[in-house]
Amino acid sequence: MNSTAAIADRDTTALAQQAAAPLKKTGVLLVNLGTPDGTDYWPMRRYLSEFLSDKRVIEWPRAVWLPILYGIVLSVRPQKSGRAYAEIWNRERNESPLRTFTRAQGEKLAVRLQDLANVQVEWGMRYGQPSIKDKLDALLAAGCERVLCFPLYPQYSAPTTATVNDVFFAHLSSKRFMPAARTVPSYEDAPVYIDALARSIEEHLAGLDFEPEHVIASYHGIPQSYSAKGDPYRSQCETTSRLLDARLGWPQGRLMTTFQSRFGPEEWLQPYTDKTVEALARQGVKSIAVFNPGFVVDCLETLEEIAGEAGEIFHENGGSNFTHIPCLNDSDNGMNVIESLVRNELQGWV
Ligand SMILES: C=CC1=C(C)c2cc3[nH]c(cc4nc(cc5[nH]c(cc1n2)c(C)c5CCC(=O)O)C(CCC(=O)O)=C4C)c(C)c3C=C
Ligand SMILES: [Fe+2]
Ligand SMILES: [Fe+2]
Repeated sequence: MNSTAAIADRDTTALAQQAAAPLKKTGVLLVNLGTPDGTDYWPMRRYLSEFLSDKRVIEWPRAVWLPILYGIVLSVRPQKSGRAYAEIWNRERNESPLRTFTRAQGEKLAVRLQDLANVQVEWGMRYGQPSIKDKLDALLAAGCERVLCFPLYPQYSAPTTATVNDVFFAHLSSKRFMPAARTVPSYEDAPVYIDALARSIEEHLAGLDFEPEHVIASYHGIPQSYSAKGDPYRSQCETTSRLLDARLGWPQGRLMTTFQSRFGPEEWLQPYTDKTVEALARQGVKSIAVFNPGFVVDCLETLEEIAGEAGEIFHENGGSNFTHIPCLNDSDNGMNVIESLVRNELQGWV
């Protein structure tokens, strides 16, 4: 046998062996931010205490922050946030919309991946239940030797993406038989995501009996100091808005970018959503739409803060028509994004 034929023969044998080997089981874990178990004081306090004691979320020195958190914030914030959650609570399931939508995404993804042998899908939360730890243990108990973790944030930031990955890898590091692990990166510029956003905006606007003069892309903010330290979040939000603007092909300035959900005394990314909505109404703008490209599902920050509060601000300051465009949630459009990104990251494993 000459050398070329020998190499071809060896390759064919390797491929045949690979095909004959049993396919390793692969787990996919979708992870969103988290949510309280109820709207009363104690469930709210438990959730906020876990969330706000995360060093990735509040970067202040512990000696300064923890006395403020336990002395002031956790004595007043649970009641205030509990009232806000009560306005949007899913009473049928007794849970927050964020959990309802994340569950639906997990269930629908499992159905969409049925053609892939030996893949199991789970969903979990960074704070509260179901925890990353429990869902990872479920995947390992089911025999997964490979796990893909998907932090459900289109734009990377340390207080969201990095803290999910921290907990994912920390739990893996406690295992003797550690599976192979991958994470889904940010996808602020993925064509499937930009296209899904554009379609959902176009469909929503087509169903209105008014034409918004401005459409605001409102992202969750982060403190400016986090950006200054190198967090790429702001520039990733700007990339999403720029690509979306190009895809929509609207006149310059119709699509605006703002940042919402300030917390604490620091300066956060600007322009602020509430101040922008107020200023537009005062300038005589009568009709606007707001959507939340950085949120994979509707939650407190989109339903209460935007659909509720921002709408009130607009009307109180002279605006007439306000509409909130829902997040992609578990719509076909939204599931196309999740499925496409997961299939891409599973290459070579399934
Ligand atoms: C310093 C505090 C916070 C940072 C930084 C922060 C970043 C950040 N958050 C999200 C997404 C969500 N945040 C949600 C709620 C929420 N966020 C903060 C504070 C910070 N977020 C608080 C205190 C709360 C709780 C609600 C309240 O008490 O007002 C949620 C909603 C959860 C739900 O159950 O509905 C989401 C989602 C992103 C994307 C982000 C940085 C980019
Ligand atoms: Fe937040
Ligand atoms: Fe908020």
